[in-house]
Amino acid sequence: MIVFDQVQKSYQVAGRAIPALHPTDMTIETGEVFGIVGHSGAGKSTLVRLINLLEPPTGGRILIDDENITEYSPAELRAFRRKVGMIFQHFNLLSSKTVADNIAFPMKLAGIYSKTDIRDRVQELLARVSLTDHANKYPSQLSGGQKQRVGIARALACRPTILLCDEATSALDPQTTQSVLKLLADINRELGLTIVLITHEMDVVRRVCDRVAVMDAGEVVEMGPVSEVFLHPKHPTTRDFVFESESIDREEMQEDLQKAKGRIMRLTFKGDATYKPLLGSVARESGVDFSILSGRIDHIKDTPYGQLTLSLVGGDLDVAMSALEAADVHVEVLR
Ligand SMILES: Nc1ncnc2c1ncn2[C@@H]1O[C@H](COP(=O)(O)OP(=O)(O)OP(=O)(O)O)[C@@H](O)[C@H]1O
Repeated sequence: MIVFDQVQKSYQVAGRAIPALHPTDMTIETGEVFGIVGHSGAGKSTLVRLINLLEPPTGGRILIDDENITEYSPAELRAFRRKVGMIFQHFNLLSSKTVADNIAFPMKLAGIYSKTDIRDRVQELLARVSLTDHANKYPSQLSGGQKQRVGIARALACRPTILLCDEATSALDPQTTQSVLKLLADINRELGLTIVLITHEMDVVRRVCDRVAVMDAGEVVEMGPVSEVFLHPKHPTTRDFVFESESIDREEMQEDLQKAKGRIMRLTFKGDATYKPLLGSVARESGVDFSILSGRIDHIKDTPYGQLTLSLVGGDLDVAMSALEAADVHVEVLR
């Protein structure tokens, strides 16, 4: 478990302290995929670099599995860093080394593994990231997705318990992004590794994360399970991210809603409720007529969800709302 207790970070710029992370409390559970989403400059990289003390905090305590890592001696810190792998947006591979040597590099650097250990581990990792046939190639001979797979294998070399991903898919096309995210999800499930993933795309969070923190100007402004934050965003920054990921133009949506008659409601279906044929029976029971203004069905990690915006006219609205809520549908009155 990673615990931030009033952790803060300022950078010294020309003799002045510029705050990048305001005092923050946060807990990341062991084995979860935790997303950190925010615009450029929000403080995401700072926050994640505090977890492996690439940046020392200017205040507060960072506890990992109940140990205060800010009090570690240099030797303890070196051992700790082997337990934290990291992957980067631009892969950061060594261009003069082969794929196999890139993966072996952190193990050689640690100086505690035998040659046989390193060779066996590299073979195992090459298979894990489906690059066995590319072991002797150089990074320049690989696609972006393959380079990131090397980055992932290298990050796993010393069997870390935490994997930090700094915009790991931002340089990749959508299809490659999907395959890299699937690989990360498999690794999380099979190895029980804690993954902390920075991104500026809510869609990445929706696909793989269990919980998410939304950052804005050095502060965590919203935090919770992805289904909660994604389906019921509260802070304006979170709403912006969700609308952006769903390609919704807010002004256009407002115009559309103004043209609609009656009450306007947004229904959110989750899990089994997503596939129930509810609307017809609710309309019959309550006498309410409805028209669909917008709708989508998708997944949050492995859970299906649906969202429908409806205009409702006539009948008994209270009966309709009670019937929907009884069927586990979240009802939000927009007008
Ligand atoms: N080494 C540094 N020295 C001085 N200021 C820094 C340093 N690193 C980051 N900052 C500042 O701290 C703030 C947060 O930066 P950070 O890189 O953590 O944000 P971010 O959300 O990761 O942004 P991006 O997505 O662009 O990487 C920014 O205002 C940035 O200019």
